[in-house]
Amino acid sequence: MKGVLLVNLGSPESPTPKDVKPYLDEFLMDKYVIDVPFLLRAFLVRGIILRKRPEESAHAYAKIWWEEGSPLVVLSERMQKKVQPLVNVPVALAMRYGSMTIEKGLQELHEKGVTEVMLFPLYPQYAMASTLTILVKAEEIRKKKFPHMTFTDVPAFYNKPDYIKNLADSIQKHLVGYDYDHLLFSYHGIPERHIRKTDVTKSHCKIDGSCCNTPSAAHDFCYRHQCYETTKQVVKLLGLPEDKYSLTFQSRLAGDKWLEPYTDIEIDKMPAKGIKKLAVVTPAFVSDCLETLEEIAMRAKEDFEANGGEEFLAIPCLNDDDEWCQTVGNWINDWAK
Ligand SMILES: C=CC1=C(C)c2cc3[nH]c(cc4nc(cc5[nH]c(cc1n2)c(C)c5CCC(=O)O)C(CCC(=O)O)=C4C)c(C)c3C=C
Ligand SMILES: [Fe+2]
Ligand SMILES: [Fe+2]
Repeated sequence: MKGVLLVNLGSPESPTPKDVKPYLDEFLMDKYVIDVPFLLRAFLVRGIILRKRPEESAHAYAKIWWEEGSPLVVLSERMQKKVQPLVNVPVALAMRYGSMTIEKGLQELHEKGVTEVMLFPLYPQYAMASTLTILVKAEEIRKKKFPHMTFTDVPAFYNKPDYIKNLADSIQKHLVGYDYDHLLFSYHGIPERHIRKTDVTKSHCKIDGSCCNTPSAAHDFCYRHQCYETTKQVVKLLGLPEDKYSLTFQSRLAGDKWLEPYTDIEIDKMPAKGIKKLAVVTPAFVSDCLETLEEIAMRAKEDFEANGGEEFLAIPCLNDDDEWCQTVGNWINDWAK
């Protein structure tokens, strides 16, 4: 019997330092996130980052937390609940970090008699720190606990026409009546090193002005290419001229060189360039989360206004948008038939 496991990132149990600390420890000690040898990773994460960050992150989480829980988790659950009636196979939801583990998700499917699993990372663009870590973790658990199961991995859907249409339609819907000067596509950043590591050709990704536009087998696993491609296809559907939009990367951690340009720096410069009414969309995330609700909708908005910006619109993620849930349902039905 077939079944689906949707997997998102996960959140702490509550917006308190006590719960944020173990969550960040699990997240940042993942070798696909901080990809350095174990001892150095433990020193960086436990010796440096986790000294202050749990307090700061808990404060940020507290600002966006809902009565039902973490927005990311609640919105992912709403999506799963909307998709389930659209398909004839069981659909479970798990998180890569935190208490809603991949193991529990597979167990739930196993108890329903599922042996063939569609493993569905909820990330439009492929990255080692998001997609790959889910696939590796799920495979580890499968081998140990559910060796009779088989997996079909859902590839990054950054350029799938129905996803692009859902995203473009959602952006358009949220822009109705908003006479914006500029639309910013802000994607979660990653260290440049991650792009080179996942370059299957080991020679293509130069992280320059041309590599991501030059056809290559590397692009199936190039986060940067996939962010540019999602943007390119969405702006084509929206009919936006070149000077009306741009692409940046947000949420960097100190230390490494991350993908540029940086969202916060570019937003600060916009009002001086005449951009007074800004809309920001965050297509690396399927569900709204800390990085969209706090970093963009609160902090980036404040910074934009402090630098002379007048109006700021944070466009919600696809979340449990009806058309998007139908698209996911269609992909599942195509696979399950
Ligand atoms: C697009 C998917 C994501 C990639 C790629 C990614 C890479 C990445 N993230 C960090 C560090 C942090 N990210 C944090 C939050 C966070 N990250 C994603 C998604 C991707 N991360 C999401 C959806 C969220 C929000 C989770 C939520 O509960 O709402 C955080 C925690 C918050 C904070 O303290 O700022 C950290 C830390 C790294 C280092 C990385 C790639 C190397
Ligand atoms: Fe992140
Ligand atoms: Fe590239």
